[in-house]
Amino acid sequence: MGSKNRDLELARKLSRSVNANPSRRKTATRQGPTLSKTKAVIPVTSLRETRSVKRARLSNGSQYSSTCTSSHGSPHPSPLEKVVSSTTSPLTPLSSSASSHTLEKSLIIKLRIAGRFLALAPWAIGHTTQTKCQDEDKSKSSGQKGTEEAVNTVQRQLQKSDTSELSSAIPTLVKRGRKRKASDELFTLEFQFSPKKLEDNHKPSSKAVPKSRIAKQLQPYHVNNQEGKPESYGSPPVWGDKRQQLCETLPYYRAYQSGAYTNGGIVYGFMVDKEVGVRDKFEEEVMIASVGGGRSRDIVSGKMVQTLDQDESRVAQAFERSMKDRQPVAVIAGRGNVLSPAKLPHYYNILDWFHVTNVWPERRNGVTTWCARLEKIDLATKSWWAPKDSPLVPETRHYGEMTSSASCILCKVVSKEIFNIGWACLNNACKDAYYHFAGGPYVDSQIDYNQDFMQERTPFGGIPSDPIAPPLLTKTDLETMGAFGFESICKQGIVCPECKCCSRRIEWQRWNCENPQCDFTYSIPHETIPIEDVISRSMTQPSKDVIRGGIRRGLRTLGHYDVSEYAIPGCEKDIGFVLHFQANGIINQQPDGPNDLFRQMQEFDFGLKRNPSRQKDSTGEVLTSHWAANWGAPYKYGVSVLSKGFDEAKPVIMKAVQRLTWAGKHAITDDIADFQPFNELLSIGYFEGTHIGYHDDGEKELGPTVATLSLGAQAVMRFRPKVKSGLGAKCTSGRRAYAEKNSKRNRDCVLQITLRHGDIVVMHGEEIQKLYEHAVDPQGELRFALTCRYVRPEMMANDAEREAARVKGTLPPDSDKYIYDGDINATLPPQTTSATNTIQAAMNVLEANILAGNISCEKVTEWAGKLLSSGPAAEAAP
Ligand SMILES: O=C(O)CCC(=O)C(=O)O
Ligand SMILES: [Fe+2]
Repeated sequence: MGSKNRDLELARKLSRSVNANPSRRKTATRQGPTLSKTKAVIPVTSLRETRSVKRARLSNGSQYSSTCTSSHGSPHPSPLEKVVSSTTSPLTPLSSSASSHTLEKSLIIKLRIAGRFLALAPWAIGHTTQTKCQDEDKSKSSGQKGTEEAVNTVQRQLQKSDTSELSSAIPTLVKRGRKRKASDELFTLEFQFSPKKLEDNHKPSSKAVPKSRIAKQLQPYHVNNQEGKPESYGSPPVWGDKRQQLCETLPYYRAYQSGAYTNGGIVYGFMVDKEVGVRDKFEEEVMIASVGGGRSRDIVSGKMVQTLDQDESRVAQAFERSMKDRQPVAVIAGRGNVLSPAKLPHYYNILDWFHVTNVWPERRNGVTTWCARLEKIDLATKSWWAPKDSPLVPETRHYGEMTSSASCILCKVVSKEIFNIGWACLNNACKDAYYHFAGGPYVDSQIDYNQDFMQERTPFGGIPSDPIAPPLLTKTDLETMGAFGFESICKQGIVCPECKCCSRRIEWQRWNCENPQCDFTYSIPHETIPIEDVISRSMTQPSKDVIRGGIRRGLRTLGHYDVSEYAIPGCEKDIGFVLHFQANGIINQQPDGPNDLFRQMQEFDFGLKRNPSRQKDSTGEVLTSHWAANWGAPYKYGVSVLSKGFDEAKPVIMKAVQRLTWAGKHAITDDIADFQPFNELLSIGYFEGTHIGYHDDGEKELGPTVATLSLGAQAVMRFRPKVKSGLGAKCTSGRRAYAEKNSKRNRDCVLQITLRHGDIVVMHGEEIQKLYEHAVDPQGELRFALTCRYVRPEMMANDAEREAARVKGTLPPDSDKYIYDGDINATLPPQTTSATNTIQAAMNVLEANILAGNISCEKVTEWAGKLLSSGPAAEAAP
């Protein structure tokens, strides 16, 4: 069949189901409940529509259409039909003939498109299916871009529709697929059209579109909707301009993505920002808001939209739990919120403690949306966010329950009459839920809340809330906890006592208020942690090495180190290696060895700082988890770090450079001529609970060798192939089986090693950085990683940068005194009496426990075996 005939056939089939079905609600007769306090309601026969979705596979064999039938049997067109039937040309706007239909439900529309996506939309189905790709090269690369184009086209065409339901419908791409069939590329796009409830078996996964892909298309988050509002009565007790400031500072708000912060199924904090629902309220003492769940990021607008019914919304359950448990909930308002009664002075403003008084489901835009009503706990103090000139005590406040209730005759559940147009059952499980009002038909957008419901005030019977501004951490707090100052609690932000700005700990040594207008600064001096304390605490974490994905391990000895060598495969051949130099007691104990270096790293202020890793200077700015400072030739390692010349560096830095230079040189024995002495060192500090996520060290200006010295807590280092590494199905080597599993979702690490105090890791080979990425997770209170690289001056942007790299990266002549030889001839220094005494005391405890029968001799033998076979003990043994 030619494509034209196929179109006609398609149009004929579809026209059969295009007959309008007048809105059922107009003809529905309903008898509403008689209202009184908790009176039974007599429901009328519910006009329940029966919906059936009939899938007809169309003659061209590639699309689905669906029809829905009301209880009286007339076919009811689905949005898909309306869309498909109204099109003869891909660029024709949607026909107005569809305007008399309400959009009864969302559907998943599957498009299967051969060749390019360009200018394709649902109404183009039939024109292009199964046609051979016109431009094969473009189609191959069209993937993501073509998909976006298709989504945009769908959205644009919907907007042109003069049918309000259709023009406001939101196409959400829920799935995309790509198949190669003979010489054709087949793309499958599944759209869900909101707003309407989906047939159960059509529910798309809530993981609709992977966030990582969406992120690139997001609109700027920072919007100010406060223009023209009156000034506020007071100012917030706590505020911040960046989400991370709040999340790192406020124990009751750790939600980077969602509006509600829940922990253990309870809500502790709730943010209202620019996403505002139809009936949401933001008053002086009462908030009503949709509480989330069932939403996904709309690929076109970048906004969060309600796409799924929230039947099982976990967030709603958490609000219910908070209500039952009388848990205070801190409410935060973003400047994007249009409903605030007065101007919000900062981007994020903490309002006050509230308590949840009601949680219920309602229909908003045809989708079940869980809502919560929150009331301010402290009614004695005027809310700071009230307009400056408003009365001191709100006139619209009544203590005690005022709203009428009635019980539903069907489900017997009592519901409050929360809406202005009458009573409706609010039990989500009841067949009669969702606005079966006495008054008959209703217009969703005209429903509002009952004034009684808004004005009632409920006594809060819970435990008094913590201070909304957490107090500063003090030296005494740390002493009480036995903390040294590197524990995760010390990484938390502070609320500036002067201006109330939430301020992250950006500097290693101190907190500086992040409000540019405030110069408050605060520090608690660190205690020096003895190395054996750090080691013993971090050793309690089990860690297991992993070697797979075609990686092979060899062993050798270099200097006094046992070295594991991991050959790293590319698609066809090895592309480099990772060498793990394992330190031991002899190495660590030497003068200027790792123990000394660890202590010296704690003694000075190296200017370590956290730097923005994403969205610098915006509300979405995210600082790295770790602190860093750069020495020698400047370079940008993903995040940009200022660099001080080696001539300004403390001796500990130069000692590390010399040690790593020895390791780098000896690592690439076959290639020694290629070794470029390092001219840069990046020092990274990790507090407890901080890490460095997956990244590569493959900036274009860097040489092929990267060497890192680990000091302090042990850490797990992981490598995994990158998504676009080519270590996928294309691989032809024997590693294919692994590679095929290396899908985006299932990207396991291929190499996992445990880095202990004093260990050195050398990565060699540019391709390793291109095809793999690595991450490091320290497992204790304090760790430093000192990493050397060679920055190629010739790759710098201009003469000034080249000169800076040369000058700053030159080792000062006096650093020769730290030249390292791998401790090749080193021996264990004499044992100190204090160490011997400590061990003797531990032995006495062990012996006592054996005698008391608390520990078996087998266990002790097992421990002794482990000790003797591990490096330090083996070396220490005479
Ligand atoms: O902490 C570590 O051991 C690794 C640091 C790292 O990967 C880097 O500096 O690029
Ligand atoms: Fe790295």
